[in-house]
Amino acid sequence: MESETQNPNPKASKVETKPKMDSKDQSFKLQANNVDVFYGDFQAIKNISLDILERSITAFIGPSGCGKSTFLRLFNRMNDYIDGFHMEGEISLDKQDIYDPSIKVEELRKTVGMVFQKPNPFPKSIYENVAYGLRIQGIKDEDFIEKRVVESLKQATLFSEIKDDLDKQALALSGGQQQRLCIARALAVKPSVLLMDEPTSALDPISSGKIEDLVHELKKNYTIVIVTHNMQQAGRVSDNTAFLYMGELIEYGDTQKIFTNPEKDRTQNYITGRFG
Ligand SMILES: Nc1ncnc2c1ncn2[C@@H]1O[C@H](COP(=O)(O)OP(=O)(O)OP(=O)(O)O)[C@@H](O)[C@H]1O
Repeated sequence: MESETQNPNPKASKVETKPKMDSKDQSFKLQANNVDVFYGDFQAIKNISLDILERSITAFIGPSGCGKSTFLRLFNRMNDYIDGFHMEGEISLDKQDIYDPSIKVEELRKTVGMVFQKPNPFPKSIYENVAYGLRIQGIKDEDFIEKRVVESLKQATLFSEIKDDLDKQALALSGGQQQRLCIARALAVKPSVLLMDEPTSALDPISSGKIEDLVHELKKNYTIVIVTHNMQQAGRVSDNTAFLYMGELIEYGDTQKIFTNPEKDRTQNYITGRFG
C-alpha cells in the first residue's frame, strides 16, 4: 500500500469539502456525504461530499450537464419521482438524514423551499399565490394568513409595487415580479433553506439585479444554495462556490478564492470562459 510519505504532494488532488466558518456559532446546515446519483445506468453525480454553512450563500457552477441541478434537487428530494433515479450516500439537514424512511417529504419541503429557473406562479391572484402553502397546511385563520402574505411579499421586496393589486392575476405581473412572487410564496411557509435553480436566467438585467439584492438580504436568515451559469452573479452573490464537472466536485471553497486563485486548472479554465 502506498503511504502518504511516498506522495510528494498528498493534498494536490484532495477536494476541500468544508468551507471556512465566519464565526464560531455558525454550523453546517446541509451536508452531502459520498453521494452518487444515477439515472438508470448513467451516473450523474460521482461521490460528492460537501458541507454547506447556515446563513450563507453557496453557488453551484459548472458547464451544462455537469450535475448542478441534480445535486441541488437532492436537498429537498425533488429527484425522487424521476424515472430511473437512484441515490447512494447521505444527505442531511441539521445533521438528520433526509432520505431516512421516517422523513415526511412534505415536511422537508416546508423547511427547504425551492425557486425555479422560470417563474411559475399559479393562475391565481397574487394574494392566493402566497397564501397557497399556508392553505394546504390546513391553516384557516385569515388574519394570520394575511399577515404572513404581507410579510412574505415585503421580504421578497415586492409589496410596495403591488400592494394595491393583491387580487390581481399573478400571471399579469412582469417576469421579474413573478419571480419575486415565487420567492414570497416559498418564504410564506417559513423555510430555513432556499434552493434556487438559475433564478434569474429568464430575467432582464434590472430584474436580475433586484433578485440578487434580495438574495443577499435573505442570507441574514436563510441558508441559500443557488445554481447559476452566470459567473459574475456567482462572484457577486455567493460566499462559497462549488465547481462541478462531469458529475464530480472539482473545487469548493471561498468564492473570492475560487474566482481569483483557484487550486485546479479546470476551475481556472471554466471561470475564464475557456470551456463550458
Ligand atoms: N431525468 C433525467 N433522466 C436522465 N438523465 C438525466 C435526467 N436529468 C438529468 N439527466 C442527466 O444528468 C446529467 C446532469 O444533468 P443536470 O440537469 O443535473 O445538469 P446541470 O449541470 O444542471 O445542467 P444545465 O446547466 O444544462 O441545467 C446530464 O447528463 C443530464 O443529461
